[in-house]
Amino acid sequence: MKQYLDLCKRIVDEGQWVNNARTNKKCLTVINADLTYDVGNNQFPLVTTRKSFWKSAIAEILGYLRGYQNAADFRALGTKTWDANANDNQAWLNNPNRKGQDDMGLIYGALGRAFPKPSGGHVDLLKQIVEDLSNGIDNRGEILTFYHPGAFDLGCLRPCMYEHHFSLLGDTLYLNSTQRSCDVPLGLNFNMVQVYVLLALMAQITGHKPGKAYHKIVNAHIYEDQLAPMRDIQLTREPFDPPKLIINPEIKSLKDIETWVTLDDFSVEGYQHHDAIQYPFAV
Ligand SMILES: Nc1nc(=O)c2c([nH]1)NC[C@@H]1CN(c3ccc(C(=O)N[C@@H](CCC(=O)O)C(=O)O)cc3)CN21
Ligand SMILES: O=c1ccn([C@H]2C[C@H](O)[C@@H](COP(=O)(O)O)O2)c(=O)[nH]1
Repeated sequence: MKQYLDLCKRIVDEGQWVNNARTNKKCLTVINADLTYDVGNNQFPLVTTRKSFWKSAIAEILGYLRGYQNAADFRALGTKTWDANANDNQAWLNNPNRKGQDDMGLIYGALGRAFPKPSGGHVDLLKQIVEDLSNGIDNRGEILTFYHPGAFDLGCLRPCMYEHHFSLLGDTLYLNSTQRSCDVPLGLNFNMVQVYVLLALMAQITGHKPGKAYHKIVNAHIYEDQLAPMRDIQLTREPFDPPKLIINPEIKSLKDIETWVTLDDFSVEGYQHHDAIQYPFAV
């Protein structure tokens, strides 16, 4: 939580204004931030200086792992967070590759679970990584990437957290996640939870202990209409002690994640938080 608040403060104190053409909004921006989550010791990085809708964040990462590419599938899992990008962005609505209501196109897991090969066909990157790690193999390239410049015009948004690199040291699993662009008041609130849950789940289904997750952010920003609530409300609040995340131990395989896991398989213990803040969302 302290790392999150430090980054928010740094943006407010040292950020530079940058015009963003896609959203037509200005963003107060810093370059580079490195956050670390101690998954092995259950230091769940949930924001306490406002109410965090952590279930929504977990629904997003489950949808990515399943390769979903439709906002209706994300809603069925328990989050409406992709509705606006799928249905309200004019550039995407005008894109001839959009297949209709709720289509998000070729993004995140839709790419990572079926990454096109130059020679034809696809690779399921996640399945390969799970197989390797389950067999104790780290080939120094256990990389789940969602980044394909040739597919940018086929999806509603380029992936923000675009790469997750897993590493084994003995029986401990580590994760390095990279994010190119970060909406700190809204997106990061979710992304911290997602990096944490991704390592915890992957360790659980491949039979390893979770170690640390390292989260690299390149462009970290606060949109102009989010600045006042961040500076004048959220940053004036004292954080509470972090809660604990509990994951159903019956989740044992990638197939389990693909077939029966729901948000009921996750719970948070001891979550004390300040009141919700509704931050504006830039589509
Ligand atoms: N501008 C922008 N920021 C983002 O963080 C973002 C995007 N776009 N587009 C793609 C996804 C969608 N994400 C979202 C979208 C909405 C919320 C949101 O409205 N959160 C509210 C309520 C969530 C709920 O009730 O489930 C919040 O208070 O956190 C969060 C992340 C993260 N990503
Ligand atoms: O997981 C996510 C997904 C998206 N974001 C934010 C970061 C930016 O504010 C927008 C994406 O806009 P681009 O113009 O494509 O950079 O969404 C996030 O923080 N986390």
